[in-house]
Amino acid sequence: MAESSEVLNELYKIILDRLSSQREGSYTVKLYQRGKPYIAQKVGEEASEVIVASLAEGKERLISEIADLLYHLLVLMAVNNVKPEEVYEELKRRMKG
Ligand SMILES: N=c1c2ncn([C@@H]3O[C@H](COP(=O)(O)OP(=O)(O)OP(=O)(O)O)[C@@H](O)[C@H]3O)c2ncn1[C@@H]1O[C@H](COP(=O)(O)O)[C@@H](O)[C@H]1O
Repeated sequence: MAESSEVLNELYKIILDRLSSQREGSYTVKLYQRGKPYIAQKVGEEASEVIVASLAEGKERLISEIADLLYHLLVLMAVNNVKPEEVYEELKRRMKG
């Protein structure tokens, strides 16, 4: 099992693996088959669910919605060939000590 700090990288690798193997029954593959506009729409929906949970639902629900959003965001990154390291680099570049 990945260290906490490595979870997003690990999940991204699993997503890439699902996309290259086209594994049957994979939700990631189902998203991919529906196309980029659908994946982008899902990210929007999941972000809305995070907003609602943060304002009107408990912490447990909020954590679950954030996890859904992060997963869909990683799928969106994968289909657009954006690697987590590239996002980390951008965040580091902006980071003020
Ligand atoms: N982390 C996730 C993850 N988070 C959320 N989801 C799925 O995202 C969907 C969100 O629910 P929604 O109600 O919005 O969508 P839905 O009604 O199920 O489906 P839609 O038809 O609306 O797209 C659920 O089906 C969840 O199972 C995820 N599906 C997969 N993963 C991980 O991704 C990896 C690859 O999974 P597979 O591609 O399924 O093998 C594995 O490590 C999984 O654990």
